[in-house]
Amino acid sequence: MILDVRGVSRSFRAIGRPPVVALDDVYLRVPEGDTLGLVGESGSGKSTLLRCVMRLEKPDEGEVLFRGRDALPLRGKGLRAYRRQVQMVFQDPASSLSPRMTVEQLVGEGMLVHRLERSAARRRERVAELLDAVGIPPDAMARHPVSFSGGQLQRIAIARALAVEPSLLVCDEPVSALDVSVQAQVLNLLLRTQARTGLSILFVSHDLAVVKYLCPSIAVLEKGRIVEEASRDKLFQAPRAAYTRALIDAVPNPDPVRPGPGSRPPKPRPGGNDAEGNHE
Ligand SMILES: Nc1ncnc2c1ncn2[C@@H]1O[C@H](COP(=O)(O)OP(=O)(O)OP(=O)(O)O)[C@@H](O)[C@H]1O
Repeated sequence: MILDVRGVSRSFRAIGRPPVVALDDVYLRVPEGDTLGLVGESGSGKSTLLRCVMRLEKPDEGEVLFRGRDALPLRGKGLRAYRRQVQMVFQDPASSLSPRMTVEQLVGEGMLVHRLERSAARRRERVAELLDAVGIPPDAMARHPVSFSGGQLQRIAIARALAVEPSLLVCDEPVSALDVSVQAQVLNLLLRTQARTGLSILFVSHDLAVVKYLCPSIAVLEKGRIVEEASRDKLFQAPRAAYTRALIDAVPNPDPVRPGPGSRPPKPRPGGNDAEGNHE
């Protein structure tokens, strides 16, 4: 297991108010090279869980094991190594990428911070390779985020995360802010990257259609508790929890993003590539 969340609980307390239990004894496992989807409605605790995994929030109880070692007590060098190994992609790329930096700086920053590539020329080469891998032309390097579409920015954010060669990518609603026509392109990029690099992915979304497309295993979070965890096929064919059934019933039909488990990714629309500058 690359990630093994064990018994994580987190409550928020404010004076004069009853405590809010955001996470209640949560167990989750992401196998090496695999993808786990985590779904739940707004307020179910998804972001709190990711914040605990990313070490941005301290659970009241529980462990977050990364390759068998608890990441919560890590300090200094160990924490820096963890922060390189586990990268996050956020919902809104426009606010997660500094508008003042060029694409070259944004994608190359992690290599500098983690001292992976000291030569400026080699760093530039790597940035060009990473941009190529996510379908962004190399002449984008000198440009700033403002000159890109949402889908292109999310590709740049993914290139930035991949630049430090992480083992686990934690995705927090990475396509929710994108047009439906662009969502599949970003999801296909994640699938391709995983096939190429063996990356493990924890993918959080409130959108079951998106999770169904990407994730062979899915866990369902309701009010801070995991109410069901199953393979994609099992979850959609025979959901056990009433909450899962309600989420499935809420998925619009026909699904604009995903034809269904095991099916091929959607083909690009004729003439639809240029707007996002990709080659799917
Ligand atoms: N810093 C905080 N202080 C107080 N309550 C919080 C805090 N962070 C989260 N909560 C509460 O914890 C619960 C879970 O919130 P969380 O943001 O993790 O859910 P979510 O599933 O990610 O929702 P969304 O999709 O809307 O972001 C909610 O009731 C939220 O109001």
